[in-house]
Amino acid sequence: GYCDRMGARILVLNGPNLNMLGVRQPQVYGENSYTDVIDVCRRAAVARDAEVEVRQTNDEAELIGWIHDVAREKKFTAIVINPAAWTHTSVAVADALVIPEVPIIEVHISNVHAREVFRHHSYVSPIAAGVIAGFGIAGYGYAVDRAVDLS
Ligand SMILES: O=C(O)[C@]1(O)C=C(c2cccc(Sc3ccccc3)c2)[C@@H](O)[C@H](O)C1
Repeated sequence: GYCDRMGARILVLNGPNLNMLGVRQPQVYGENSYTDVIDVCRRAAVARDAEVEVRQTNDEAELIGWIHDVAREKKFTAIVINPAAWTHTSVAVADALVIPEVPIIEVHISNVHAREVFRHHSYVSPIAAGVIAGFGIAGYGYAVDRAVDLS
């Protein structure tokens, strides 16, 4: 098995409307709630003896502020992000995510490539180490696990 990566601290960031997970469009995003997302992330971190912090915001400025803090403080060794709608709209979020020595892993609950055309482009993917999409909230667990390896 993988050794514990010394001091892996993963920040998981979630964009707009993800707090509403499970409440609407369960056919697309599944029945899981946002608290289930937190649970998946925590379990994955425990399995790798890593630390994880999970946040969600509907305010783009707040998200960018959190990302700046990572760049400034180097408190986290990797970022897992589900930018939700900002995936497809925000150059600002993608620009902020370019942080030396902090790998970015992009996660989508749904398979964005099997959905509306506007969801097929991501501003984040070009600056991400990798992208996980279409595996429901399990994708967060895969992402946290890989984030530890990249830490
Ligand atoms: O599949 C995803 O995880 C995704 O990142 C997530 C999204 C997402 C996230 C949360 C909610 C919604 S739609 C919605 C809005 C309000 C209430 C319930 C669902 C879409 C989409 O904007 C993205 O295109 C795809």
